[in-house]
Amino acid sequence: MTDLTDATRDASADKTIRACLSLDQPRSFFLFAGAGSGKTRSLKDALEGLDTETLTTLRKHSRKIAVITYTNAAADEITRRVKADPVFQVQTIHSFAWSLIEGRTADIRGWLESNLQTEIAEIQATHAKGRAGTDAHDKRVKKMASKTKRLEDLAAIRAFTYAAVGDNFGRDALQHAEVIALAAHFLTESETFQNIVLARYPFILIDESQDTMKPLMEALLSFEARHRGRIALGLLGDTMQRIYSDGLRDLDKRVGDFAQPTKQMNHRSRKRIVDLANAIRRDDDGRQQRAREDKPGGIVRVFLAPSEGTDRAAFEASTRVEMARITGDPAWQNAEAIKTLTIERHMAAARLRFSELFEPLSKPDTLKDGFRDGTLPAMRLFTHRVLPLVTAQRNGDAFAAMAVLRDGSPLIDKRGIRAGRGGQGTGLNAARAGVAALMTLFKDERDPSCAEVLTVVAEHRLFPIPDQLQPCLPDDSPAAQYMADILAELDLTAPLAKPPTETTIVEAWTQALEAPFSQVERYLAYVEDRSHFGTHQGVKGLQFPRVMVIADDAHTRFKGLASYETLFDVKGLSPASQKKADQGEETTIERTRRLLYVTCTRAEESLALVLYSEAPDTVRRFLISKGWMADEEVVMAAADGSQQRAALQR
Ligand SMILES: Nc1ncnc2c1ncn2[C@@H]1O[C@H](COP(=O)(O)OP(=O)(O)OP(=O)(O)O)[C@@H](O)[C@H]1O
Repeated sequence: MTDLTDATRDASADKTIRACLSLDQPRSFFLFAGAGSGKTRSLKDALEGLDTETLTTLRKHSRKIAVITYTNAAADEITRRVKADPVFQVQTIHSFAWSLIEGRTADIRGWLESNLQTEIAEIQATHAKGRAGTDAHDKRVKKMASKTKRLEDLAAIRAFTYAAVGDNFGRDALQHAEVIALAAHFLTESETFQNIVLARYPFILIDESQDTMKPLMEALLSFEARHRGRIALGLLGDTMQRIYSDGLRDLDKRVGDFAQPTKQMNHRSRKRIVDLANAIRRDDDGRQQRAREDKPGGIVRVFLAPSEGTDRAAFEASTRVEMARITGDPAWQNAEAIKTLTIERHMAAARLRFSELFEPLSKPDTLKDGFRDGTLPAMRLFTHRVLPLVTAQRNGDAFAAMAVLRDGSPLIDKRGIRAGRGGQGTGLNAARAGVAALMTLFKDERDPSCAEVLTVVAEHRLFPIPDQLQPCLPDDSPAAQYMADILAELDLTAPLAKPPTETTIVEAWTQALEAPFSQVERYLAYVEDRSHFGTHQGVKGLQFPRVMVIADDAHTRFKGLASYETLFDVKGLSPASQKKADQGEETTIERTRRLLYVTCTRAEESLALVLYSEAPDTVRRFLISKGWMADEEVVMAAADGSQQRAALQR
């Protein structure tokens, strides 16, 4: 028998996967293993390791390997690993679903028609029973009207549109959930569709499959069962890391006929962190991992503070100092070198100081997705036009400033340049004057409001003003009028043809525009993932040397998401949740435990859990009695800032 080392202990899993990916005898597999066990690495290795013969055969028959990742960043990383070879179709589940259904206009129309009819009938039934004069009543009326309008418009749609990232506006647009439901529907109901998918993909591999939307996962499983032996469905993931309720809860029980390779190692984290992960998991499925011998040690600390009266910023700063002392790693003193995880974005926004921008724009349904992922067109005026221009000016980089203007300003429009010297000169002079006026706002370290910036941009026609922001300019302002004329002349937009912007959106923007412009930069860093903050949900698959997890129920708005107080025994389950638990349904305890598992297992070297609680002593007792923490690993702080340092040094 060969000696097993940490590096080779789980090698048989990769061997099994390799055997499954055979064109002659494809076999489905299910690789479920803990955090940091190298699932994503196995996926990449499996793709890279495919033999030339297989790849040549695939190319010859225009077949592809579908690789589905959870995020665009993960898709980019895998695409890089396979050197962008087009035989690998690497994308997120939404893009994949859309690639399956795109162009099937008649079928989509048919599905939408019957779906809308059902939805309208359901709302009508509720409506008939409901009371008039309530909010819910008015909402139902609005919903029925908009669904009926959509139904009427269906016949005129020539092609449906969809963008996997951001919001989908307009009559022809499909929503994210619809694209998933449509793909699931065709995959289950249409034999022709199934045959097309079979012909196109011999292997469909899904990373983080515990969070793949239920309807599509159900459809893929039944599709696989029906065509077993003709396709390999490869699922990689970890039920303990399911963080959305969308995922199929009992996925591990649905794959009895799949090959099921296993892994024991955690290659990511030091031993102390692996031990904590094992302890957290003990009350769930009990699966345990082994740390690498070359990764001993590691540091974990819990910092407990009362939720009421604690100055979060001061407390978190003091925990960083303390972590630097305990770990001997000075980088803990530098907030930028730590990944700080909060459960909701608004907590990160508050800590990164862009709440004035964040709060209003993250509320309206039609804005929030685009705002949160950085694709909202009106926001991009600030992030992708004004900000780079201001930055270039501040750096004295005339070349960069010109590039921004050339890219987006109607003053330096290509047409203007083509118009000859006169036109170009005039445009350039106007642009210079506009930039000068803009920079005056920032004189003497001033931090103007976004509204001030917008006014100058509009007045000087520096950039087109997106539709959503038009109502925020005073109606009678010459700037608004001039802008409209210019844009119409340039045919850049047709403002009158567009429906008026909803009042909620105008209100949100009016409020957000009061934010200081400096918040735009911090917002951008956050949405582009360049900040040192992340959400519990957003860091799946990632890893960082130092992690700080913040648990703060008192500041968590969506109470259904998680409750650390319930997990740590400070609060009991509500009677309704208890009833659900008795019926075998998932409770907030399991949900929170899984989130905690995901966040803690992102840490490679050291981990600080910052917990705000109504009853810190109870939390402490819980952590110690469960064996999650040793006595000396729990640091209690007093609410009074003056005592904090003393408490921390105890
Ligand atoms: N066999 C191995 N030998 C050495 N390092 C490995 C091995 N497998 C994985 N790693 C490393 O361990 C880390 C975690 O791997 P990976 O991200 O693939 O794990 P994962 O199971 O997908 O994690 P998670 O479920 O937590 O997202 C990475 O840094 C990876 O390079």
